[in-house]
Amino acid sequence: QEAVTKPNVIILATGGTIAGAGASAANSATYTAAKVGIDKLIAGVPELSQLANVRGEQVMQIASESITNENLLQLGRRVAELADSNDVDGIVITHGTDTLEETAYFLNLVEKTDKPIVVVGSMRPGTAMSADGMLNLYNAVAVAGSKDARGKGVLVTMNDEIQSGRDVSKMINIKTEAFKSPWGPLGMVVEGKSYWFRLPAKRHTMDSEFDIKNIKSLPNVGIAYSYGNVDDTAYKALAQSGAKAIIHAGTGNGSVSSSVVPTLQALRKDGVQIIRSSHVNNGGFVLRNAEQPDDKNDWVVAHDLNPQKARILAMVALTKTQDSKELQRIFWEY
Ligand SMILES: NC(=O)CC[C@H](N)C(=O)O
Repeated sequence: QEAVTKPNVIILATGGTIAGAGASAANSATYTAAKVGIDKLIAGVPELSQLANVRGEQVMQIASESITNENLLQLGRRVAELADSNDVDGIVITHGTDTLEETAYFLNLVEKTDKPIVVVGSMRPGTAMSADGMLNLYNAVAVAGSKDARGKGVLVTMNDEIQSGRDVSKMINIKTEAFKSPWGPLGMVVEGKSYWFRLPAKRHTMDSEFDIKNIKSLPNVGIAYSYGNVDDTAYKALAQSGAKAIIHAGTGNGSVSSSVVPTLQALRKDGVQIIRSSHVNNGGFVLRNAEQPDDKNDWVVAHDLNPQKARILAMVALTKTQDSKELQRIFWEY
C-alpha cells in the first residue's frame, strides 16, 4: 500500500455568514454573522481531515462590510507569512460575502506565492436548512490542498464553482449561486476533486509588481455613485476628505453627467486621480476615450473592474506611483 501524504492547509477565519448563527433552522436570511469560532467550524466538517491536515486560526471575527484597510493589511501579512512557511501547502480564508470579492482581489495583487489561496464564504448560516457553508469549505480545502491549483492566483470556491478572485463578484444576496464572474468560472470542484477549464489572463501573485511586504499603509480612495439627476456633492466631499483617487461608479460605459464633468476636471487639476468605472450589474466595460475624452482630461478607465474592485487596485497602485499613465497601464494589466 502506497503512503499518501496529505497536504497541510491552514484556514484563516475572518467571520461572515459562514460563521453565522440564526435562531431557527428556517432563518436563512435573518441571523447574526461572525458568531462561530474556526475550531467549531472545522469540527463541523470532519471530512476535511480526509482531504488535508487542517489547522485553523481566527484572524478576526467580523461581518465583512466592516472590514477596514488595516484589516486587509493584517490579513495580507498573515497570508504572506504562512505562504513563506515550508510546512504550509495551501491557505483558505473564510470571509463574509459582502466584501469577499475585494479581499480576494487584494490578495491576488499582493501575495508573492504560487501556493493556492482560496477565499470562501456562504450565503446561509450553518444553523439554516440547506446551509451551504460546509460544502463550500470542503471544496475550498480541496482546492487549496491540490497541486493543480498552484499558480492560478487567488481563487474563490462558492456553489461548486472555482472562480478567479480577480473578477468574481457577488451578484445577488439571496441565492446560494451568488458569485459570478462576467467571464465565467475557471473550473468546478466536485466531491473534493477540481476540474479546470480556463486560466486567468491578468497579472497576479508571482507575476505581480506589488508585494504586501512593501505596503505600509493604503491611501484613501473613495467611490461616488452615478444616477439620473446626480450632482457633484459626493465627489467634492470625497476630495475634501483627502481622497487621492475617486472611483466614478458610472452609468453604462462609465459615462459622466454634464453636471459632474467640470468638477472632475478641476479635481484632476488639483491632483486627485479620476478613475471611470461602471456600476452596470453584470459587469461594466469602460473604454478609454469613449463617452469621455480621457486623454484630454487625464483620467483613467477601470477597464472591466467594478467600482469596488477598482478601489482596491487604485489603492495598491498608488502605493507605487502617482502617475496617471502608469495607473492606466496597471488598470489594463491587472
Ligand atoms: N453572506 C454573508 O456572508 C453576508 C454576511 C455579512 N454581511 C458579511 O459580509 O460578512
